[in-house]
Amino acid sequence: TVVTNDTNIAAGKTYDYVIAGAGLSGLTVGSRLSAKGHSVLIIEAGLDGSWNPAIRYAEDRVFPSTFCNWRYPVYEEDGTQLPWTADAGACIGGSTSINGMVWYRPTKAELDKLESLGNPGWNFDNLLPYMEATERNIPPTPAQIAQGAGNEPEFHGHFGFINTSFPTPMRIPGAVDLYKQALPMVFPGLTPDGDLSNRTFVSMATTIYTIWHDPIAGKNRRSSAADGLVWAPDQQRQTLTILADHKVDKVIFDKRLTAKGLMFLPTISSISSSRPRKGFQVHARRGVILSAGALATPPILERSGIGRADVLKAAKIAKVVDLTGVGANLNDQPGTSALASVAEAYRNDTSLIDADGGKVFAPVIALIKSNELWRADASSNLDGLLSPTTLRARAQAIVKAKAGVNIPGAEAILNATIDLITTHNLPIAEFLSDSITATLLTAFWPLVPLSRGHLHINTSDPFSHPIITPRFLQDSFDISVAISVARAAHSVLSSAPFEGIVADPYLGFAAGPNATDADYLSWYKATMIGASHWLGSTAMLPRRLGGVVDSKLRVYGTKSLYVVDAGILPFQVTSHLMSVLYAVAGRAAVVIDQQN
Ligand SMILES: Cc1cc2nc3c(=O)[nH]c(=O)nc-3n(C[C@H](O)[C@H](O)[C@H](O)COP(=O)(O)OP(=O)(O)OC[C@H]3O[C@@H](n4cnc5c(N)ncnc54)[C@H](O)[C@@H]3O)c2cc1C
Repeated sequence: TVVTNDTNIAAGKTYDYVIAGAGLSGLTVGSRLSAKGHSVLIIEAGLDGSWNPAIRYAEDRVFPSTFCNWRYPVYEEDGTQLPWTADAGACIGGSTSINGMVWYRPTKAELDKLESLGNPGWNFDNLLPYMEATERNIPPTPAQIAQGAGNEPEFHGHFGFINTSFPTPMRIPGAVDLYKQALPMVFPGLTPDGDLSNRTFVSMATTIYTIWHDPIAGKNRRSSAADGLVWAPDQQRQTLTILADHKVDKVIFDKRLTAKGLMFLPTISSISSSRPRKGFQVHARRGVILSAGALATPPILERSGIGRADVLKAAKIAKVVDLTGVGANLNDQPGTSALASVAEAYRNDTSLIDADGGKVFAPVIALIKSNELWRADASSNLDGLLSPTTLRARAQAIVKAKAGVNIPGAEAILNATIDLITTHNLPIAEFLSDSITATLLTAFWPLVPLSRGHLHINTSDPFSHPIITPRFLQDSFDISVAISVARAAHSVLSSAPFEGIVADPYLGFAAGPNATDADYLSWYKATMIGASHWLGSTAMLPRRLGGVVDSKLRVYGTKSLYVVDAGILPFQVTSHLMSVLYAVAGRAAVVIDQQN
């Protein structure tokens, strides 16, 4: 595999496939297509970050990352900038170079839902072999098992390119024990301890990460897409070139709207003088694949003239395909965290408190179902989801805000999640338990939000950030989940197992134990940030429902142009994203190859 920053290696050349973005999806697709003998060029806007300890070692992670992070500004609908940024990886490996490394599998029901939305072939059984082929699970040692590591080998792959394991040493095992006692007290019925990839029986577990222990460094190495697919000696390819530090501007089409290549420019970091004006071209024989991520692929499409007509017009871009789904249906989970100060006597107890906390994040994860969150009130809360009238109202609100294309499309997408919650009892909240200096910290979020946002360019300048409007907590269901899970977080930190250990379970929460729902909501809105599981903005759906790509990953209205990244998932999944996305990209390579 050739990795270079040299423009001349690609300018004016022709490859079988050219790919925008060397993140999780671009590297997976590129590696697989080149393994088939195709010549592949991947253009990556960021640099090689593998030298940086903050990328290389889980212990040295910085959160939010100051390196290899686009830190896109995010906005309210009225244009006011929000106080947080949308994080997304900006180096080879993409977001897997800066992410939280949490690994577990999705449920069968949610992947099957992809197919029932009108995407033949995209179901759990077809994706499972790719999930297995991704992972090389390193089983826990007896010492790790004694400290709470659950491992069921049948729910893991063992010969793949991404290492998954428990950290060495295990983090805060004392706090993990307490959380595992306390969580089922607050969420009765929460399935105890085990391996979270066994989603039929387990919904609370010690977390497995995409890491492996490097005995020479004495640290846990991040197993990013770059580590697994670019630098690994057994994954080298004769026909794969990665051009780093160059930004893809737009797609080149011929008169019949067949994608013929990409226009790209050196990024600002690679040139000493002013911003480059001159773009370069690279040509593709078989296809062009956009894998810049849910926040960067829509801007490439829009700069190429594919998108909503009014957006293109405002950005002074000639329309090529009127495709209203581009940049709509944006989804992420709104997260925040509750803090509890730890009593003086326990502040130096390293089995409870990790002064470096938050780097190998969340040693316990619990996925909370509606009956566990709301107990006796669960069915009345869910009833509101089942009425066709409220479904229509939800869809209308999304379409009115231009976060959805049309009512049938918005209804179909919402219904997918609603059915997963009501019929399949999928979890609706995630609870991540951790500690930082002198403090127990639990982060949480509505796991499958119904609210939708959008992102669009407002200029043709490829170096300008898009306008990202997350529209978190717009739907009443998301608000109910957010308030309930925030309240429950304080209940966990106030529960019997923490008595005497916690000094103040309401640290930094002024409204305290008598907080009203309104107090919780305003606190949630003031403190929330995206969980960084952005998806949906180039949804794989039938075109009449607002889809951007079809089930063969072809961009509607064009030929030989594909999208493969988080943007194609129309609704949020309950397993963070990596396990799903590696599988989707693995299968995408086969689907694309079969067409050419
Ligand atoms: C902070 C953070 C924490 C996360 N934690 C977890 C977790 O614990 N577990 C989990 O499963 N998932 C997690 N995720 C999510 C997961 O990492 C992402 O969903 C996944 O990496 C997305 O893959 P992708 O291929 O869509 O995009 P990415 O992996 O982000 O790759 C996109 C690539 O395209 C490049 N690019 C962008 N624009 C251009 C352009 N114009 N030209 C050329 N290149 C371009 C980017 O620099 C990037 O390298 C997290 C993400 C973040 C950001």
